[in-house]
Amino acid sequence: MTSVSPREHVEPPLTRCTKPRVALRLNGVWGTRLDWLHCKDRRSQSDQFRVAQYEEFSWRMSLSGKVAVVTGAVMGIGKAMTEKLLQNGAKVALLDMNKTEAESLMQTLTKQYGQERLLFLHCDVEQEEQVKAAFQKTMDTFGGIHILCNNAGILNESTWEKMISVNLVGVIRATYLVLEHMNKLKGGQGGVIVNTASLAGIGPLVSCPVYTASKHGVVGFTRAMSAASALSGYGVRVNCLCPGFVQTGLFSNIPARLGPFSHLKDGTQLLVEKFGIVNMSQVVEAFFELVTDETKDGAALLVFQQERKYMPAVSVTD
Ligand SMILES: NC(=O)c1ccc[n+]([C@@H]2O[C@H](COP(=O)([O-])OP(=O)(O)OC[C@H]3O[C@@H](n4cnc5c(N)ncnc54)[C@H](O)[C@@H]3O)[C@@H](O)[C@H]2O)c1
Ligand SMILES: CC/C=C\C[C@H](O)/C=C/C=C\C=C\C=C\[C@@H](O)[C@@H](O)C/C=C\CCC(=O)O
Repeated sequence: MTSVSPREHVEPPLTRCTKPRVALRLNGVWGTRLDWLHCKDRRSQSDQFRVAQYEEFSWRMSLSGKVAVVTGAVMGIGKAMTEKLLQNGAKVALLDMNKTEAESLMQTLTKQYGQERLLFLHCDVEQEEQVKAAFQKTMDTFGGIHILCNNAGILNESTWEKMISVNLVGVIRATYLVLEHMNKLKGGQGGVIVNTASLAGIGPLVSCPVYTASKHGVVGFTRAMSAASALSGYGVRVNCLCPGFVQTGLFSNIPARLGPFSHLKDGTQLLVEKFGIVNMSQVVEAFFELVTDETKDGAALLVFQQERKYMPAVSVTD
C-alpha cells in the first residue's frame, strides 16, 4: 500500500467531487491536503490507498454563530450572499446605500430568521467614516466579525473615477478597516474576506476598460493581501469570486453603462451570448465554497454558466 508521508503532497486524479476536502490518517500517517474523493467511481478505481483505518475531519468552516458583513447586501449578488449566510446559521450585518430596498428586505428576512441575527446599516463604501462606524456597530451588536464580503460595486464607464472609488478603493478601505477587528495580532479571532471581482478581473471587457481595471485590481489586491496576511500571521484568508454575466440590476441597460464605448455594445452582446447567463445559485455556491473551505486562500474562483474553476496564480519567479 502506498504510504503518504505527512510532507508529501498527493493530488490524485480529480473527478468532480461534491464532498468537502478532508485530511486523512492512513494507518497512523496523516495525508496533507489529500483529496479523498467520496465519489463512487474513485473508490472502484482506487488501488493506491487501502484505508485500513482512517479518521477524517472536514476543512469546512461552520457558519453557526459566525458574524458576517456584506457590502452591497440588499440587491443582486449581495442579497443572495446574505441569504446563504443566514441559511447556514451566520449573523449578518447588511451594509448598503439603498434604504428603500433595505427596509423591504429586512422585513422579509426578519420574519424568516429573527431580528437578533440581522442588522442593516446605511453605509457608502466610499466614505471611510461610514465604513468604520458600520464595523464598530457590528462589533458592538454581535461581538465580532469573522467574514467580510466586499461585494458593493457599480458599472458605468461615464463615471469612471467613481467606479474605481467604489469597486476598488472601497474594497481596499473595507479590508484595512475590518482587519482592525479581525486580525489575530490585534486581538481578533481571524476569519475570511471574499471580494467580488468578475471574469472581467481575469480578462478584458473591451467595452468597459475602467470596470476591467477595477476588477483586475480587486484580483491582484486579493492575492497580495492573502499572502501578506499569511506571512504576517493575521489568521485571515482572502479570496475573490469571479462570476460571468449574472442577471442583476448592474447587468441591466448595458449600452447606457458603456459611456464613450457604447459603440462597442454589439461586441459585448456577442460576449454575453458566448458566455451565457450564470444562475445566481451557481454564484452563491461558489461564494460559499470560498467562505467555508479553509484550504482556500488567495484563490480566484471563476464561475461560468456550466462550471466553476480556480484560476492558477501567475508567478513571475517560476
Ligand atoms: N451582475 C453581473 O453580471 C456581475 C458579474 C460579475 C461580478 N459582478 C459584481 O458583483 C457585485 C454586485 O453586483 P450586482 O450585479 O449584484 O449589482 P446590483 O446593482 O444588483 O447590486 C449592487 C449593490 O451594491 C450597492 N452599492 C452600490 N454602490 C455602493 C456603495 N458605494 N456603497 C454601498 N453599497 C453600494 C447597491 O445599492 C446594490 O444594492 C459588484 O461588485 C459587481 O461588479 C456582477
Ligand atoms: C458588460 C458588463 C456586464 C457585467 C459586468 C460583470 O462583471 C460581468 C462580466 C462577465 C464577463 C466578462 C468576460 C470577460 C471575457 C474575456 O475577457 C475573456 O476572454 C476572459 C475571461 C475569462 C477567461 C478565463 C478562462 O476561460 O480560463
